[in-house]
Amino acid sequence: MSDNLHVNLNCKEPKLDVPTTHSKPNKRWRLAFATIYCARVLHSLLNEKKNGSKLPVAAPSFDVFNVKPDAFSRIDQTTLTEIVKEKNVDLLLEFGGVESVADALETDIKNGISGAVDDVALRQEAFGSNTYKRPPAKSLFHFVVEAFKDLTVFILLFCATLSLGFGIKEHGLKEGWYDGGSIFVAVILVVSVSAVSNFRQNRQFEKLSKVSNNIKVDVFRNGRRQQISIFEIVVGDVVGLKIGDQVPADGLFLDGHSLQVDESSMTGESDHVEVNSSHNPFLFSGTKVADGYAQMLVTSVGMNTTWGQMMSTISRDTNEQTPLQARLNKLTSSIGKVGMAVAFLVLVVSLVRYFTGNTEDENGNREFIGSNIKAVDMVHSMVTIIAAAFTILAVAIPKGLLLAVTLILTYSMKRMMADQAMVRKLSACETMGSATTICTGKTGTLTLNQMKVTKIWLGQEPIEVSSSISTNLLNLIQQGVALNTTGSVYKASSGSSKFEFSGSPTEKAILSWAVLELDMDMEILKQNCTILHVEAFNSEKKRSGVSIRSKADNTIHVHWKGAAEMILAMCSRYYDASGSMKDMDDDERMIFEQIIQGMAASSLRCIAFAHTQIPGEEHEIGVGLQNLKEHSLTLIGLVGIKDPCRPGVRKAVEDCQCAGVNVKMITGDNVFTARAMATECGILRPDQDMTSEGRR
Ligand SMILES: Nc1ncnc2c1ncn2[C@@H]1O[C@H](COP(=O)(O)OP(=O)(O)OP(=O)(O)O)[C@@H](O)[C@H]1O
Ligand SMILES: [Ca+2]
Repeated sequence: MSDNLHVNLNCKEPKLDVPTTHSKPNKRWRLAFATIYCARVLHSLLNEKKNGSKLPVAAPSFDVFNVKPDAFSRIDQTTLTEIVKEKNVDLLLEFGGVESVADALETDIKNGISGAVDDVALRQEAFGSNTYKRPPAKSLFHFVVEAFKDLTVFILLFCATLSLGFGIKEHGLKEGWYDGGSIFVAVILVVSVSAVSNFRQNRQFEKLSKVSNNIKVDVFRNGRRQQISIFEIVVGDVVGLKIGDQVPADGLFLDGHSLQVDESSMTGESDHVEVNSSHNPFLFSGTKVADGYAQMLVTSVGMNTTWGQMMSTISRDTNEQTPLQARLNKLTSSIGKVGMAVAFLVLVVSLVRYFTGNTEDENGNREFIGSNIKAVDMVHSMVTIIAAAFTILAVAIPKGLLLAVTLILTYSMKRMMADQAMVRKLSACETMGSATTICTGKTGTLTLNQMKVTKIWLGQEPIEVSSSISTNLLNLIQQGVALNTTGSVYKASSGSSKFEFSGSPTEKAILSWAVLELDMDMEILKQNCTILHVEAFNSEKKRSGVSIRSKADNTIHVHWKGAAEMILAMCSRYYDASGSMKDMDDDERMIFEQIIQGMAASSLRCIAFAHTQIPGEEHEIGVGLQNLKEHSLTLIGLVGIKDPCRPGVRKAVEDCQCAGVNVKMITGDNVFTARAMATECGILRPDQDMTSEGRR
């Protein structure tokens, strides 16, 4: 606390920088200020009395206080960490539960933190920011040392030294340095090129991992659901989690349904852990949401999380070799070994020839003449022989080959980066080069990911104007859309009628259709019902369901929404266009199937809504609480969602096919939608049949 208090003794100006609001901490500051001020006045009085002067009259001297309100005084990081990291339920209860923690962090459970700049800054100051300390980046010097640590470089250096020495000895300084010097130059060239290219590759990698780690996270700030960078998350934030998301920080479960978390990255356990408010409300950064959805309250960020501590100790080595480099290295060392053998053989043969007197000097005289030979001549001959052997060795090692490959790969990586293709590893370029098949997702990759409801069928009639929908159907659709969703709608309170939709593309499309065309008010619908049980969407079941209790008449309803063929199979009745319920016989089921196929064939994603009301007595025995009724439902209607093909996809697919690369599309969508889309993108020719393993 004392850090926040700056007493300026010299300032005579009557100025008080104490906040004037009367919140609890501020009151305390005012009290502290008054006490200190009184003490100082008394003290000065005492002093002046001692000095024999009169009592001071008017204009007392004020001191400047730069007092910050003491935020988050009710909880500190240690307590938060203790609760979450240790999974300490008792401590949490002692504190008063998740709500009390949120309260102490000045977070509104529904609307999140205010998100104002100073609020965020205050939180960052108090609890840190969500960034991890990384091991320091390696310097160029490190890579130079690494490059020198190569056996071939050592041998070359050795050869160069010997060659230089012998050369100078034999031919004098002026001409004798050529051989050795050129090997030195080659070594320096090799070392500097590989050090610089490794260094740059490493730096590139650091930069890229910064980009790819910067994932977007859904948070609620000031009641608005928005996407912010994971690094901007602060303690107190309310984060929205859905299936497939990575938990961005440590925290507590606030609200949600059937949340299952994959903690294998932390614990190694492959089983999914259920997270709920009663038994296990703890969420850890780095884990993944395997099922369900939830809102979490962030309690620790960055280095205060377990994940942060783990990350700071791991350094990734980027110097691994590509498969080609590894094979070339092997080849180089084999060649080197052969070179060494040959050099050794040459050395032995030359020595034998020399000592047996079979060699002659430039003048045709025998070089070795027994014990009469001059020592200088003999050393000279030895030097020539050894130098020849080392020259063979130096020449035999194909250092340039590796260098050339590294250079080519680095160059191709740079070119791919220029095309906005992220290359984390050199080996990826090589692997990409040998790819024969590309498997691509549909939504967002081949399509624009701008889904829009373009077709509506109620009963067996297409609906053109949504105003013609009968009231009871309209109510059911609105209920089904608003309550059975993981997306959300935000309307800016300040007059402008612009809505913001968030959630998965499919959810966004349905929500914006319901809000903009059916005048749905999500808030009111949510207030009128209590959600009893939720079955979250997953790609396997292709549907999501919810059971609700209407507050008006206490009736229980189950709503389902999902892939049309899945939902149709669960229905035994349907509402016709006028809103009256009818039984669905086999013929009518066929008609519905044809409607779905027809929509799919025009590359629409087909979503169906179904509903049933649970009679009171059934609900008494627990139907709709643990699992939702999933048969004998009534079909409400079908919507077709259009997601246009990305421009340029056809050309890209064509280019791939010309290069001999097979393109396959992977999607969870209806077979007919998939077929229509694939044909539109040029993956499938109109006359071509889909392979059976292509179906799911
Ligand atoms: N939020 C949702 N609620 C209900 N049903 C959905 C939802 N999202 C998708 N579906 C249905 O489930 C099916 C599978 O969706 P999913 O998102 O798993 O497909 P995918 O494998 O990701 O394929 P794609 O790449 O085309 O999106 C969709 O065809 C759609 O009919
Ligand atoms: Ca999808």
